[in-house]
Amino acid sequence: MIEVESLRKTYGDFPAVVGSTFSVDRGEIFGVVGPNGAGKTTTLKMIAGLVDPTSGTATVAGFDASDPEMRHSLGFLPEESPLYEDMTARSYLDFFADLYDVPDAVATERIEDTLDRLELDHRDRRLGDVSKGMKRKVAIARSLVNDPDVLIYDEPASGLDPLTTNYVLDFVRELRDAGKTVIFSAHNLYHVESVCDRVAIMNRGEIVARGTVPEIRDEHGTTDYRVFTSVPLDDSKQEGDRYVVTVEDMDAVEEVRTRAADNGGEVVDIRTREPSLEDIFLDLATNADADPRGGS
Ligand SMILES: Nc1ncnc2c1ncn2[C@@H]1O[C@H](COP(=O)(O)OP(=O)(O)OP(=O)(O)O)[C@@H](O)[C@H]1O
Repeated sequence: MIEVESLRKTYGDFPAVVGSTFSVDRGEIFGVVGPNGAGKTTTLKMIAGLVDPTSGTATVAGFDASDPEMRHSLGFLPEESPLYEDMTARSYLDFFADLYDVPDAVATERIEDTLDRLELDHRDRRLGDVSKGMKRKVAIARSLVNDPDVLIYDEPASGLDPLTTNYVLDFVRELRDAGKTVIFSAHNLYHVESVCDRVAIMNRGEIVARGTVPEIRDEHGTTDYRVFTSVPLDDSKQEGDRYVVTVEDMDAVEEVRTRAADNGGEVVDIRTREPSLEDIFLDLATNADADPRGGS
């Protein structure tokens, strides 16, 4: 549904995105994560046809990102989505439905239905007077007025309280279950891990890992072993009446066993701990090769 091939964007001499390649299947939620300045927004805007790539291609539902026809298949939610503060949610969404040539009767039903699903109250209150969470919901509703197959959401839950964040993430899942294809960017790796079918991790303009979370874990993660001992060791932490040392391989487990015995104790339990996406991300970001863009 989305095909991205060697996509690259250079601002002056500065390569903001250095050759991304990935595809997103129909009915999939694909997450793009990475630290500030990694190139997430630039990538999403190139797919949405809002930024021209320096080289490479992006296609959405078979249309090149630069093809005006593509906009019928696409709903884009920008990271910052200033709304017309004097309009109400209803009039604002009617206005956008008009821009997309949605027939009035269809628009009214679609807008009411979307606002119901988003549990948006105060539909006739000035947008300038509603909460940040409500504004975000209205912006999400705007992305759906043309009933697109593909949704590109830049930081959909940015700046929202935990309750509204969960609401928005659940809504993204509902969209996927209704057959939409969703690509979204986020800083919060837990959100991405809990919602996305597949993920691309970006760092300094390039994709450094890509796949399902278990695939990324297999390729880039290391399993930790938490070794519990009956006696304290130099590097152990107390947990209840036991002590724990975290190590990365079986040789190190044996070494802890020897040290415990030398101190008159023993190993009483060993547990494995799978790395979270956040652990892997921090590892990749910390151990990244020199910045391909030549700076920080
Ligand atoms: N119009 C522009 N002109 C010059 N540089 C730009 C422009 N847009 C983005 N950049 C630079 O390109 C890099 C990538 O920016 P981008 O906004 O894509 O990152 P991001 O991963 O979305 O970051 P954030 O998480 O902070 O939103 C940054 O260093 C940014 O300063």
